[in-house]
Amino acid sequence: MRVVTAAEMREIDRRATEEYGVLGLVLMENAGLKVFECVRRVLGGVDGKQVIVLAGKGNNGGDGLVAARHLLQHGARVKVMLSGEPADVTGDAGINLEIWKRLGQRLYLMQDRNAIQLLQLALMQTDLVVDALFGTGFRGEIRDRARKVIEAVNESGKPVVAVDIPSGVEADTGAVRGPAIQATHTVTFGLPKLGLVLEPGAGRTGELHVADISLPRPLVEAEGGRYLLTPALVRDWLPRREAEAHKGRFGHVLLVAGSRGMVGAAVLAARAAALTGAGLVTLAVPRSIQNVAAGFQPEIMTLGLPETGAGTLSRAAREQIEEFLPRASVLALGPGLTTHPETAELVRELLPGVRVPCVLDADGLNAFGGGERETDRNSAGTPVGESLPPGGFREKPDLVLTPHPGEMARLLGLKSAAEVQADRLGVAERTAAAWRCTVVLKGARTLVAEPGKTYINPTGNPGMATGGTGDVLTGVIAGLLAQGLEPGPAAAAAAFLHGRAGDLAAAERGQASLLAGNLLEYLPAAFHELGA
Ligand SMILES: NC(=O)C1=CN([C@@H]2O[C@H](COP(=O)(O)OP(=O)(O)OC[C@H]3O[C@@H](n4cnc5c(N)ncnc54)[C@H](O)[C@@H]3O)[C@@H](O)[C@H]2O)[C@H](O)CC1
Ligand SMILES: [K+]
Repeated sequence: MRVVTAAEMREIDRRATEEYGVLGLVLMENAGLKVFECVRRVLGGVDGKQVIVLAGKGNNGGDGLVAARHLLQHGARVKVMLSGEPADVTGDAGINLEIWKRLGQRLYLMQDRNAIQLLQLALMQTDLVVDALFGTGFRGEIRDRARKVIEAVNESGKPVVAVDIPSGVEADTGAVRGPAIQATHTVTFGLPKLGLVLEPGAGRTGELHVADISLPRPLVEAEGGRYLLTPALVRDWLPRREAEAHKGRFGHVLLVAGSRGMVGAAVLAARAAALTGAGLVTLAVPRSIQNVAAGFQPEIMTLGLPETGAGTLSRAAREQIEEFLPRASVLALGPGLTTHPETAELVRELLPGVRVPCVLDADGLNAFGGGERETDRNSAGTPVGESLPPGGFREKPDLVLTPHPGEMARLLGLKSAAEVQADRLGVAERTAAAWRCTVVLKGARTLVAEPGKTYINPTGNPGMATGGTGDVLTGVIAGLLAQGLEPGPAAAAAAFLHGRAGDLAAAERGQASLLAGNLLEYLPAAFHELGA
């Protein structure tokens, strides 16, 4: 499902009105009606129920006033509390305020002296709150009276239906810089806004409903930009197995990974690739751990390579890897390699010559982590990611990078992961565009950016923040690439399935005891849910 910024939504609105003649007042009426319908569903009917509608002075408040009118029409007792002066409510919202008044209904004003006490009393009796304070026009932080109002609503524990977006959440970033409504349901109009699917905004949204408000289909269904991953989208990408399929059809993953102290990383990634349906998997590791690595999964072939005194791959391993590569359809490079200088050198020497799709993870990425690149910052100190890609990345359209924020920061020469976290979407998109590769930026709401298109993954949970889960993801990506998926869809589908396996595992085991190995147990169920 496409996800938009506030500006993109405004443009859709503008074109709906100017090009198609769908009036703003009609859109607002539909929006308010959809909110009313959601409230009716949540309360199981509204007759005799008490509802508080918090209305801002913008169009979000206008939608709230329409909802208030429909609630009244169906027998609810409705209190509308307005933030700001009634005279400031203009345009379509002003028209709806006027209708509310002509219906003989009272208006409570947030700036009145005893407004907060009144609200607190009303909250005790109310069945539900409609939050129409701020919508896509909101930026920054909520202050003053509205701050107290939001705190009172959140403390009340009553169900809250947010109109378009919970107030206090920024539509473009999901940032929450001050108090913000904790909604139980959000009814958003036309298309979801980025702030509803990116953290921390996503956590404030509750159950998300996307309501049709008569925006013309060609405007809503336009291609490009950002997409929220859904089961339907991922299902369409997954390889189908025809009756006459043989193992050659599903590719051969060569995984170069592991070191004396990190056999598990290599094994987890290799098993994940096999469970994802790759026809063949060869795990190439330092010679001294080959036997141990081979013992975990009989279906996986192994290759023992020359190693350093520290038990990590040595530069001498290059020849054997290159000899093997013509048989491989995908190379996955990185899990458990360590940052040993000689092993890093091997990675840097190897990558430029690779002619198959490649997943670069963990220490494979760290091998390219450069020093500070000052040119990558704008005047505000924000990374802009317009650097040239590291040497080995050039001319590699089929390269998938899977950094967590720390690895991303090192790759870009930034000081800390926090700089990446402050603008996850921007960093992932600019890096993918500048380096012409696919970037999987891991973390809560993993982002998969390819040049011109980004996927946002809704699956997964904090239980997955544990060693080895990244290795599993690398294996799943490699397994899907081996079966012929394009890099963007392979990485996006992998992120979705990996997170889903984590959610299924957490549902049975809880989050604390979740181990990376459990993801392997639940991957089959995650695939199965999508008919694979
Ligand atoms: N197709 C649609 O999606 C439709 C959407 N509608 C609704 O309209 C709002 C957007 O309306 P807009 O008037 O542009 O903005 P808001 O209602 O969000 O009002 C913002 C209001 O608040 C002020 N403001 C901004 N930041 C702050 C702050 N930090 N502190 C205080 N005040 C702030 C700003 O200046 C504005 O005055 C959309 O969400 C939908 O709900 C249409 O009704 C139907 C079509
Ligand atoms: K709102």
